[in-house]
Amino acid sequence: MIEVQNIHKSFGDNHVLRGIDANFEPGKISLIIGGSGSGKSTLLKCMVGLHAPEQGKVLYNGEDFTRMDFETRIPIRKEIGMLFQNSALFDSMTVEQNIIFPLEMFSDMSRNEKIDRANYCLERVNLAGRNKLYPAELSGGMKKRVGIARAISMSPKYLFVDEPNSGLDPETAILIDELISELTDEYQCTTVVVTHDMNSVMGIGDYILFLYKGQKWWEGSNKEIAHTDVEELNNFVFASPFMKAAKERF
Ligand SMILES: Nc1ncnc2c1ncn2[C@@H]1O[C@H](COP(=O)(O)OP(=O)(O)OP(=O)(O)O)[C@@H](O)[C@H]1O
Repeated sequence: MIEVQNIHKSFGDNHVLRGIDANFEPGKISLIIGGSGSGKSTLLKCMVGLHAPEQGKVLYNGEDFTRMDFETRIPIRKEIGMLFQNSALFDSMTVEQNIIFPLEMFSDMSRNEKIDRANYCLERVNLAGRNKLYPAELSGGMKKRVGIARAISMSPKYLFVDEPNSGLDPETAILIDELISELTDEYQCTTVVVTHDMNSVMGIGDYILFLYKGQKWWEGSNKEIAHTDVEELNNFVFASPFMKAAKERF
């Protein structure tokens, strides 16, 4: 369980997050949605410690991560898997080396155990046998899947994913969503996804946090979102004629 309490974050005069409160539960997929520049990635980065909020707390199972120093954070960091927006693979490393990287940093596994784990993770993302390829040899969807394989290499308790579907065709985007869903079930991890993808919102959003003007404007499930009368949320989620028509059918 991750609790975010009264998070404020500014960049100079730009007060991006203005007191965000939210709870992210284990075994569920939580989505952070909102317009471009609304602060979604900033919130995610505050949660994983890449940004320091000026005010507020991020609690991991009740422990205040924001107040911890580098050393004290290590046990929690080991439990965090993260897929960055552009997959952020190391170009000079093979697929296998990319996946093993967190294990080299944080585990005391033997060489063979690491390779076994990399093979298992590659199977999970349907890329068995692609160990020796380099990122430049992969499609966008394959890169995302290698990024996910790396994110799960340490069997995470917390999985953070920034824009998993960006740049993917609709079919591959759905496969990635299904994979995130399966992994959340398998590891019973607290999964937090930043997304613009309305298919994901309707398909996998157990909990949805809508940011607007730096605030939590709405929260609820994908079942509830179709019936909300919050104008800003409706304008955002059901902006396209297709989504508007789909809403009528819910
Ligand atoms: N490192 C930074 N330095 C200065 N300003 C930043 C930094 N990171 C983000 N911002 C600003 O914070 C605001 C929110 O950015 P953020 O990336 O969190 O938005 P977002 O909702 O994820 O947007 P998008 O959907 O376009 O990715 C923007 O105005 C952005 O310019």
